[in-house]
Amino acid sequence: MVDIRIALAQIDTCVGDVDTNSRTILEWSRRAAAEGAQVVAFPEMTITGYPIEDLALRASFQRAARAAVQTIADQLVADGLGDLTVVLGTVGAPQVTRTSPGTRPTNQALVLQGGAVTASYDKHHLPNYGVFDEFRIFAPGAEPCVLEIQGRRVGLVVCEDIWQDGGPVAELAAQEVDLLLVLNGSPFEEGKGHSRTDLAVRRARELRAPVAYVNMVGGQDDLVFDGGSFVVGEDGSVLTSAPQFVEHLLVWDLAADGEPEHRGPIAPPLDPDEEVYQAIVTGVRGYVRKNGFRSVVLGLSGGIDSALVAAICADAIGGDNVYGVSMPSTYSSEHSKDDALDLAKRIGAHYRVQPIAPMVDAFQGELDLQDVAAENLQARVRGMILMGLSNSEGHLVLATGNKSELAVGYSTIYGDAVGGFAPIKDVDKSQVWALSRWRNNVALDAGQIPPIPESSITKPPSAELRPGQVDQDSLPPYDLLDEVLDAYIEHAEGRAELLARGFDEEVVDKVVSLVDRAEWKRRQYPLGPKVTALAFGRDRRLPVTSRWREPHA
Ligand SMILES: Nc1ncnc2c1ncn2[C@@H]1O[C@H](COP(=O)(O)OP(=O)(O)OC[C@H]2O[C@@H]([n+]3cccc(C(=O)O)c3)[C@H](O)[C@@H]2O)[C@@H](O)[C@H]1O
Ligand SMILES: Nc1ncnc2c1ncn2[C@@H]1O[C@H](COP(=O)(O)OP(=O)(O)OP(=O)(O)O)[C@@H](O)[C@H]1O
Ligand SMILES: NC(=O)CC[C@H](N)C(=O)O
Repeated sequence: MVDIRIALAQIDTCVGDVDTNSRTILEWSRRAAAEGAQVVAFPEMTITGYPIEDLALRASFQRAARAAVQTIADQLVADGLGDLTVVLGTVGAPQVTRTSPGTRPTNQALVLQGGAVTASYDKHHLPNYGVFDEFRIFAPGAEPCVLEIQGRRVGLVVCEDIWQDGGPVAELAAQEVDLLLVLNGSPFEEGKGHSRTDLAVRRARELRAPVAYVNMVGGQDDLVFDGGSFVVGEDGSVLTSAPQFVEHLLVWDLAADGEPEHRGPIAPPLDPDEEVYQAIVTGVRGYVRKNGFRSVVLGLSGGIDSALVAAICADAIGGDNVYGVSMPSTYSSEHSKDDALDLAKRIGAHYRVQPIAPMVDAFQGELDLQDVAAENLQARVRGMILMGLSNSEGHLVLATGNKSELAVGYSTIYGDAVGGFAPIKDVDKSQVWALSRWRNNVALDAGQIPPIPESSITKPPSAELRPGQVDQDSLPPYDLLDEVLDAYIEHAEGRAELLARGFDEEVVDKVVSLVDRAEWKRRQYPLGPKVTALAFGRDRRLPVTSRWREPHA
């Protein structure tokens, strides 16, 4: 028996773009063959993109995916790749079962060999927690799948199947496989790479065989897929791994029976700040490109949030595609305007100044708004300007709110909350500073000019909606606020537990009340990349109309 060369194709697909995804599969199959691979494996739902949500239920979509399978199989043979085993993911046929009246298809892995489908596997475990809703759209599979490739037995499963004990992996353990191949659509969250490898190690030990894990890469709405494909050996060590956030072909040889396992290159792990930063860059790039935009526009206030968003965008799509607008009011400080211009120069962004006072005055001449209403008017005039520029020049408008602000509703709805995408909505204010410092340090280490002006990092945060206003007039200091938010939101602790931790009662009551009252505002906030274990949106679903309040003991 000889080695079998396996290529894990960590590619970026686009939901619904069956034709382009099919071409990408063919292109990477050719690459794999050129590397001498006998098997190439693609991520979960490669033909359709992932996650497809209710597109799965459309008969026309199911037909298009089915037709693509045969087109790919035929083209592989036409290209002289009939001997290559291609393993990919797609949407399977609708199932008529007791719980499924025939509209729910399966989440399927297919094996193409010699111009035909020679095996198929339907995902057993359908994740239905966090961001996932797969029970709604898929019917579960029931049969395990073992491929015979050059006399070796390769078990095939899909993503969630390895996250659950029992099921197909347990069945395969009784069937003596030589390798487990796992096709994945595993969204990024900070530190998740370790959970994936730990899990794969457990499965490798159960099966007494290596596990090859191929994950997708790229942005899809609020999800970021980081790739990071890998192979772990029977002994639990990582044998080879791919870098995160880039397309990559990871080539590895399954050793002949009884021979020691082969090792390949290991991608160096990313620093935790770098991992989150790159995830957001990937999310922004994916959203911009896949939705047909070439450029973005945002208000540059001289503050840290808009500066970090602009720096991320310059890294994602190039500074020349970033349009910054300074929109000073009568309350804007000189340093805000200077810092905004400085930032734009550092990242090579387009920059213009559009004072808002004449427009605010025109409104006030008619309405004479007072207090918060007058403050919010300024943010709304800015929102109107950005949407106007988007309509006339075609840029995607970015909202710059961070997770701490979203949590407590500290933004003006239809004002600074306008936009199509919100890059840092899952990054709390403490991490906004950390990511900014990390990005500047990377530039300094490389002998480059740091993108973010130092004063934007060090100045006290201010909305500048009235003279001398700072965020801390209305909110606890951000380090304290972020701790309380983490306990109340991420860890779902109640009022009593927050007080038991030693937080001040007044702070707890204020924060809890602000968070509870802002659900409606969060529901209307633009999409943005999930980078934490619990992002607002699909991870945390609460009623908007709710009279539940944390009990006072
Ligand atoms: N449950 C509910 N369902 C639907 N709508 C609801 C609602 N509750 C209130 N509303 C509506 O919301 C309105 C109040 O919300 P909104 O107009 O946003 O205004 P509001 O939340 O009262 O004020 C905005 C706050 O954000 C601060 N801010 C603004 C801009 C930027 C920044 C920053 O630092 O980044 C901070 C500002 O200083 C102020 O404290 C109400 O007038 C009502 O129309
Ligand atoms: N003078 C301004 N010129 C341009 N845009 C502004 C201006 N003021 C506010 N904005 C926009 O509104 C967003 C909310 O800004 P604001 O200054 O009120 O709060 P912030 O949370 O401190 O944000 P930042 O740190 O970016 O200043 C900003 O990020 C920016 O996009
Ligand atoms: N696509 C899936 O089945 C993903 C679910 C899995 N728990 C993950 O996040 O990796």
